[in-house]
Amino acid sequence: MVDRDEANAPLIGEHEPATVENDGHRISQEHDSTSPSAFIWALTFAAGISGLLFGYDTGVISSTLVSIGTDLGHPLTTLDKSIITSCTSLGALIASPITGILADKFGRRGIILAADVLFTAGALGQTVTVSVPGMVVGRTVVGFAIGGASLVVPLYISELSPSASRGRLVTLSILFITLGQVVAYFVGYILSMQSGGWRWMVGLGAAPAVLQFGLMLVLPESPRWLVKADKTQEAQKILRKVYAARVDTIVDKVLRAIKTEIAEEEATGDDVSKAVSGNRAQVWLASIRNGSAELFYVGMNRRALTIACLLQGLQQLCGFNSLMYFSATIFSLLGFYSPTMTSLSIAVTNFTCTLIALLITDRVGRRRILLLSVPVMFSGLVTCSIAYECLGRPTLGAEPFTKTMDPDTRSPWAVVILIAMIIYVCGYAIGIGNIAWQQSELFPLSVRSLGSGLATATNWGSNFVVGLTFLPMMEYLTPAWTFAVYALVCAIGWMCAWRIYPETKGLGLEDVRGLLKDSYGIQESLRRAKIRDP
Ligand SMILES: O[C@H]1[C@H](O)[C@@H](O)[C@H](O)[C@@H](O)[C@H]1O
Repeated sequence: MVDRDEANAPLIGEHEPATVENDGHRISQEHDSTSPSAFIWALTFAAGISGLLFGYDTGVISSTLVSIGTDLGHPLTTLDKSIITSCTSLGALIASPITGILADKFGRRGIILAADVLFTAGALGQTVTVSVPGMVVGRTVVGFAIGGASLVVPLYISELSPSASRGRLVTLSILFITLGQVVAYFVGYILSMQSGGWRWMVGLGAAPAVLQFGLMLVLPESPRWLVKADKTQEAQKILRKVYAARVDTIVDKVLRAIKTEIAEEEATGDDVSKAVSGNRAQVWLASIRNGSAELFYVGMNRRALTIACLLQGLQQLCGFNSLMYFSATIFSLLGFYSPTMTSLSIAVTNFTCTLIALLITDRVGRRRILLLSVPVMFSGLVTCSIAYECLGRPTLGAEPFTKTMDPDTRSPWAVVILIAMIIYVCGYAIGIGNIAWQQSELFPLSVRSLGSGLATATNWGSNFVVGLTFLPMMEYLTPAWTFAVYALVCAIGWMCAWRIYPETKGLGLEDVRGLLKDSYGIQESLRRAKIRDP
């Protein structure tokens, strides 16, 4: 237990922190400007390998599907292709909320290690399979790994990062995803020319997983999780490495802030181990029940969950991954000579703009970037929709969408569509593509992994829906209306984000909870952002 005087003392800050009134609640204003140490960079890179695997395994499927041929016993039917593609998202959807619970029990690092084992097993399983069901099992196992890693890696990084660079470091892990997708497109392009090359494509995913497993064995657990598990001394040692520069001032204050948060949670009566008698399993189950109740019935947690799910839903329902999975198909229908090379431009734009996001997220602020970038996506999608309409219904509407255009008579509107898609991808990658993954900063420690787990499940659920509905929408609703629907999603998402997403840039993890205590805290967050960056 932390004593009350200590709990009320000023918290983290290089300087004495300013405190601001928010409807009667004193909120500590953590403005920790420590830049990341070499240790935290190394750790982010090691953890980021999961992102590389996430990107590689989701990106490689498009080339794999076109190169399998009859190697799985018969030519793949459309149903085979849909199941092979979507079982990964389904696996991730199932794994993410479960991982949210397990990450509290076994720690963040344990989950990353377990995901590596699954990444390796899934990759090897796909490499040796000779049947469609075998492929589906392999891809589902990879899906479990992706679901677990996509939840726990941003959580792990954000719990270890100094607050001033937290956004940048989480974005770095997203950069790894987009890099994985670029690598997958390249590898796919090269290996699809070899017979049986697809086995190498899917098998290669095992190598980074083995490397990361080795690295994670020597890297530490999240200090916030350690404090909660009563391992304060270990947490202190890790924080010393994270804040290499000013050990005494900052480490003690960070530790105090974490303890304060845990103490406040205990004071509000959520310490179930005291309330429930019985064996460890019963206590654990009770703590999950209690955690869920706390997530849904405590106002600030419910608000955090609403924001996180909104951002994750918007990230996927805006249709971005339909380009990731099917851009080669789209560009071949539009009559481009080299559809795979053309679709590489989508992956490279995504990567490059995520790199820009890395440089600006902590400086400009998540809310501001999001509100500026969604209109860019909207304009790209509307242009795409209009261009498809101008391309002429006889080609894509009245006739089935599956009719390929002749490259020699390709319409100039096809180029307009490509440019509009690139504009859309720029807006996506700078904003919602990575901002949604900053989700864990919204939740207090007691519900952080559970809340992040549900938000991540929203991501994968929406991803699954988009993957499954894109081609039928293109065919039955027409391409123009399909892109118009995604534009509508962006417009609705923008309005919701404007109303409920506060600016969290530079705030300590323990401070965001104060912001959401009685409302979505938009005005308060903007006021505090102004104080930090006048
Ligand atoms: O943040 C990532 C990234 O933007 C990827 O490119 C995309 O495929 C994923 O779905 C998303 O979660």
